[in-house]
Formats: sequence, structure tokens, C-alpha cells
Amino acid sequence: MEVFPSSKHVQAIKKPQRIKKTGLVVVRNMKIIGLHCSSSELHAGQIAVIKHGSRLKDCDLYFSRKPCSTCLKMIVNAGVNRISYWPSDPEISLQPENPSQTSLGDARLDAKAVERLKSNSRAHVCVLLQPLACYMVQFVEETSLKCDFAQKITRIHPEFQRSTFYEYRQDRVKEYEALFLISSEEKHKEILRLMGLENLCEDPYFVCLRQNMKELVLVLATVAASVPSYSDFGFYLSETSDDNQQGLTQEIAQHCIIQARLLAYRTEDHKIGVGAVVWAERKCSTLDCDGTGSMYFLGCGYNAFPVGSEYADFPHMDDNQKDREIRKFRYIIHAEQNAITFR
Ligand SMILES: Nc1ccn([C@H]2C[C@H](O)[C@@H](COP(=O)(O)OP(=O)(O)OP(=O)(O)O)O2)c(=O)n1
Repeated sequence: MEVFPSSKHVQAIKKPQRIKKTGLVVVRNMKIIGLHCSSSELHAGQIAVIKHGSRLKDCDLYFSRKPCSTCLKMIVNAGVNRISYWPSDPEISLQPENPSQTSLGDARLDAKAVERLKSNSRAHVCVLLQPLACYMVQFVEETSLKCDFAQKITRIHPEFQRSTFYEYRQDRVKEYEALFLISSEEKHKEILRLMGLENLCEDPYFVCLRQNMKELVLVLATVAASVPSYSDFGFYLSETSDDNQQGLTQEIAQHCIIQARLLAYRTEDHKIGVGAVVWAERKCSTLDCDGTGSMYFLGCGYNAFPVGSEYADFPHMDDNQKDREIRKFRYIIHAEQNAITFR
């Protein structure tokens, strides 16, 4: 969510960036109930508090940066269960470049306050770090190269080839590494210490941490590279020029497809993964408090068997199976059905 494209209105306001844009996923009972990102006015955590209110109780929150003390105290107060965050530069940046010493001093004080809130809160505050499953990177690369979108482009524009895909991926890797990683190991360690994560600064933990973070960034870049804006290809051939028209920009459509592709990896159908993210557009032109402009999130899902079922509970066969009784279609719930209902 952190990379959700800002609306033009928001892009126009450029402030010195000590506060970093942050993404947030709100999960309740294993279901994603909110995708948020900071706007120019509010931080992601504050947006979640405003949008979900008391429904945040017992939810799990996943932040793309460690939240600032203002956000943390509010979400702890809302009674959330767990707060996980990506262990890089926090929401109030601790990177010493450019800004004045005083604001860096404030950032350090905020980091201390966050630590204090963390140790005294009922909610479990921890580092989000899921080592990737074996061969995940290769699998994502293969499926990204073969995905419908990339293949369609190849058919219409034969000059789009494997090498173009890899060029796109390299661009995305650079973009995401600049956003989500800290290039210097020493700087990264210093920031981890300021964030109260000195345990992670020792090897082999530190090496593993950076390796896992790099792999996750690579996975994200690989998926994004399979949904390129190439030539005039896309869901919307041109940007809407008419200000009154609430059209989706190519950038936003692309972002939503990337989210859907990521969800598809959670499929329970061993043959085909489908992901769906349902965003709706507001009829009126007023912008909301979050960075999603005129869009609001309805739900997201992936194709799967009914919640709680085990792998062998239902048939997995497709149309090629003669015996109709052991085909999967009567049992599997489509991604879109899950998105607007339970998963
Ligand atoms: N709008 C859709 C269409 C399909 N699916 C999921 C359901 C199945 O898990 C898988 C394949 O569904 P199809 O109905 O397309 O069946 P196929 O005949 O294509 O399946 P297969 O290729 O496995 O033979 O995709 C989905 O989530 N949403």
C-alpha cells in the first residue's frame, strides 16, 4: 500500500520528507479488512483508527514502516492484538541525510517513545519478517513471465520480450530498494539500534535479515514487472484529462492488478491462482482523508476451498476428469466471491 499512487492533488503538495509514507494492512480473523496508506494529511495508523474505530479491537496490523508514537498510542488504545512492521527506516525517518539536526533529534525522541509504548502495551509489537518459501523467487519469476498480462503484450507487441521484462524488473528493483531498504549496512544497523532492535544487528541474524528483505523486494519487483505500462497497452488507454471525470488512472489500475497478482499466490487450487482486490470509486468528487483519492477499499480474496477445510477434503480435478463427481468446481470459491464475502 505504501506505493499506492497519490492523486494529483496530493502530489502537488511537496513538503520536506522527515515523515515517510507508510502502508498498512488491517487483518481480522485472517481476513484483510483494510488497505491503507498515508496521505498528505494523515498517517496510515491514524487513517485506520478513523476508518475502523472500535472494530480495530483484536485486529492484526501490518505496517511497511515502524509507526510513529502518535499512531502507535492510538492503535494500542484501540485494543489491537498484534502490530508487525518492516525493519527498515521508520515512519519518522532516522536517516541522517539533509534534514536539520533538531528534526533528527525529534525523530530519535519519537523512536524512544515508540519503544516505551511498545514495552508497556498489551499488543504484541514485532518485526514483520517472513522468510520466503523455498524456490518462491523462481516460482514468482516463472509465473510472472507467463502471466496473462505479459503474454497479451507479447502477442500485440512482439518487440516486448523476456529481456524487456528483465529490464522492467531491474527498474522496479531499484525503485523498491530505494524505498524499502537502507543501502549501507552500517546505517541500517544504526537505525535498528535506535529502534530498539539491537539483537538483529549481530550476525548471522543481520545477514539473514537483509537477505530476507532483499528477496521480498525482488518478489515484489518481479510481480510489478509483469504488469508494465508498455506502449499504449493497459486498462485505460489514456489518462483522463477532464478534471470532473473520476476515471481511474493507468497507474492506479496497475497498482490494483499487482495487489491481485500477489494475492493469487495464496490460492488453494494447485493449478490456477486467481486474486481479486475490489476497490470502488466514490460518486462525489471529494477526496477522502487517506491517500487513495476517490477510491475506497471493499475487500480482497483468492480462490480457495471453504474456510477451515483441509487439503484433502475436496476434489481438485478439472474439466479433463471424466468423472464429474470429483471435479473441483462445486467446491472452490472464486477469488471475487471471497473478496466480497469472507476471505
Ligand atoms: N473469475 C474467476 C475464475 C476462476 N477462478 C478460479 C477458480 C478455480 O480455482 C480456477 C480455475 O477456474 P476455471 O473455472 O477457469 O476452470 P478451468 O477449467 O480454467 O480450470 P483448470 O484450468 O484448472 O482446468 O480459477 C476464480 O477465482 N475467479
